Amino acid sequence: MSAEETSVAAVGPATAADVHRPQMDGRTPLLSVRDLRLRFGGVKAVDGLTFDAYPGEIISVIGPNGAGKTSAFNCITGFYRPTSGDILFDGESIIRKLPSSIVKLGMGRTFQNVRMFREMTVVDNVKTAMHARISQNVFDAILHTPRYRRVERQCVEDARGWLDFVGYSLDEDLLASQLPYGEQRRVEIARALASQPKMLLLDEPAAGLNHSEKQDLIALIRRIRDMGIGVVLIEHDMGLVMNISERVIVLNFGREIADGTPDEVRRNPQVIEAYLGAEEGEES
Ligand SMILES: Nc1ncnc2c1ncn2[C@@H]1O[C@H](COP(=O)(O)OP(=O)(O)OP(=O)(O)O)[C@@H](O)[C@H]1O
Repeated sequence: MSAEETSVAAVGPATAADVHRPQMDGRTPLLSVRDLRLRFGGVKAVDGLTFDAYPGEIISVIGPNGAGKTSAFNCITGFYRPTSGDILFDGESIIRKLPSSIVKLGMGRTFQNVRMFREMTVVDNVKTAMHARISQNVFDAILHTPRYRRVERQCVEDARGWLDFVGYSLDEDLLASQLPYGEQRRVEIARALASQPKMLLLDEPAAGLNHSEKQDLIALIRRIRDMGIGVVLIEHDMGLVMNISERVIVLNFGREIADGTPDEVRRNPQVIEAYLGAEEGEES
């Protein structure tokens, strides 16, 4: 059964009673994932995921390969429709919304494999995220009216601002396909930020980066958090995860086996077993 064929059922109670759930002193969560389930035929890709995420908080979602991390992200960002459960963003259920509508509500994301318009310039790639919000009148666009030119100038200026913010230092008129991998990653984050998200989901942002690029990424994620944006990242680099996260959620076979501070998660016997099990499996 494909994801599109799955249906939305009633919201069930939270599962995994042994999972530690931090409270944020009465603050309202920006994202609430409630007993989220996603099946692909017989495979339970996501099996009862429940968590809240807050503005200005960095959460990492970790777990062995195939644990359901990307499937969960795809449900949250509207690419997959969950089999059951609910996802509230800014108080509104988003499980039936299209990815483009979810972006407009303020959820930005990047992908495991960088997705850019390869034959467009860097600055134009970033501008595409703004056009989702700014609707230019078609006659203004055809006639290149002063209004159209003013809005376009503003978009270019804003795009440059975001490129500066992420530390992009090459020519902004290069084609995306001409960029080294690390710069593509930066530009992808600039584009996600240009949609003015309240929350940013990053799928393996450190994959393929060298040591110094990872240090830059850590600083950048902190700057994004400091702007009040909630950050949720999927990451396999444990050094980066433990360094940067306020909370870590651990998935195994679609189930949430831990939710706590990096220290709590590091000492959790179920987490240790899940990772040791994965390593043993890889060796055999
Ligand atoms: N489109 C799909 N069709 C069928 N099964 C899928 C699909 N996408 C994921 N799965 C299955 O769902 C499970 C969870 O996969 P998912 O990619 O979400 O895991 P992950 O934790 O993101 O893994 P990784 O760390 O390797 O990216 C796996 O068993 C996977 O084979």
